[in-house]
Amino acid sequence: MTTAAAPVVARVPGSKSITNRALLLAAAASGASRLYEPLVSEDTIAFRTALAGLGYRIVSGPGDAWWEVTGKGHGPVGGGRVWCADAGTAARFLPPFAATGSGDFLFDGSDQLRARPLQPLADALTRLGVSVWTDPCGGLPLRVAAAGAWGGELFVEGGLSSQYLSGLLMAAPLLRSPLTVRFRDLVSRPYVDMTIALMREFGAKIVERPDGPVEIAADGYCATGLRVEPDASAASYLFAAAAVTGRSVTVPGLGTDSIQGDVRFTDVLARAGAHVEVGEEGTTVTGAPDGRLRGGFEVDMGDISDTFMTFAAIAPLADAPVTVHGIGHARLKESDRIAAVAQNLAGCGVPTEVGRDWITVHPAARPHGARIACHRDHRIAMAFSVLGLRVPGITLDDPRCVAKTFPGFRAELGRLFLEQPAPTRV
Ligand SMILES: O=C(O)C1=C[C@@H](OP(=O)(O)O)[C@@H](O)[C@H](O)C1
Ligand SMILES: C=C(OP(=O)(O)O)C(=O)O
Repeated sequence: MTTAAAPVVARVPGSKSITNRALLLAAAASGASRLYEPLVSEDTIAFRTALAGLGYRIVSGPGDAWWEVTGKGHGPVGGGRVWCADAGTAARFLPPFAATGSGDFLFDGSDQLRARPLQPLADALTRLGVSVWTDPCGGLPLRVAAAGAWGGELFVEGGLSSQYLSGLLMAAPLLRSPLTVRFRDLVSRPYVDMTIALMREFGAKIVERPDGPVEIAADGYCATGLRVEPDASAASYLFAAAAVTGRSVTVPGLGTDSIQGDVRFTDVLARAGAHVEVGEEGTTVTGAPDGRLRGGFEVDMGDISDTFMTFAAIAPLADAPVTVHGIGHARLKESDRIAAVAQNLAGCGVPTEVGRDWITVHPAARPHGARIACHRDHRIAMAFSVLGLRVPGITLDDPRCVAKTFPGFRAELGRLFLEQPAPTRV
């Protein structure tokens, strides 16, 4: 194994969460907005295609260097069918947006997305006076009969996902009167902070009360230009790879000003013994010599649960057990992520213990290769590919599922850490 030399510079694609929020906010604003360096992946193409189907004009610059959205200053008109594919953000952000327009909208998505809960969003829309029907299981398909909605006071349940609250907040400036939102048990809080930060970029007037409620004026949005940051969740795999190989990786554009909570994944790597430098221009992670990892601690990753698998997958390489908690909502994503991590670690000969919202990973003297069951979950595929840098014989049953958020993942991991492409062949 090589020791740390000059940092290599990683090419991390744009943030999914910023791209999809910015697409919606740009459609809701009056006039043309440009998004520079958007993420081009299955989730953002799904979101863009859905908005185009709702009547918003979106064009691409050369090589997708930018996307330009011509907003209408109001929600969609005329109804229609909206395909959300696998994208949770589409299923949770677009129905509240449609509710501010007019017409009958039917949202649907893949079987994987149909299995994910939507009831708290449907309940909140109903409380706003919107006519909503969900599948009896509480998910997609979901129908919204929109006729322009009024604001007022709204309570949102936040324990299963923060995306319901983000979707409702982004719709609020298009309501006919101001909205005050209260919420409780909110998971993934940094994503709501990102929502509010981006709404402000598009001119929304928002007051956050110290005791919790958020007040949003019904004053619409202004078009703007926005550079999309590199995706912090995608960067977690390359930072983890640096940690387990003793190398040094820099991600430019992901620095102290980032609006993504998942940048805090590097705090977890620092506790495990990696050296982390966060500056204005970017973040560099340098692994300890020989990729040694320190264990023997517990960490709450409830705010940054998309990165818990990145850490859990490399945790068997640590010198003592680690416990990750606060991650019950990660059972409701592309897969039951706690179960998927435990299953695949067991396949590699690594003992784990799991509870409703936690996992303990024990050190393994000699983890062995295995065929990883990805469950069509991009993050399971990427997390175990990092373990594959240290454990020979790790293969994936579905390497293509990374296209949901990081189509070039395998090439980038291979470029930075291997002479050959990463060990993700079937
Ligand atoms: O708002 C967002 O962009 C996201 C919120 C998080 O979901 P939850 O709020 O369901 O945890 C995260 O897991 C997802 O990848 C993106
Ligand atoms: C949970 C995820 O995606 P989403 O909820 O946006 O489908 C993810 O990207 O890890």
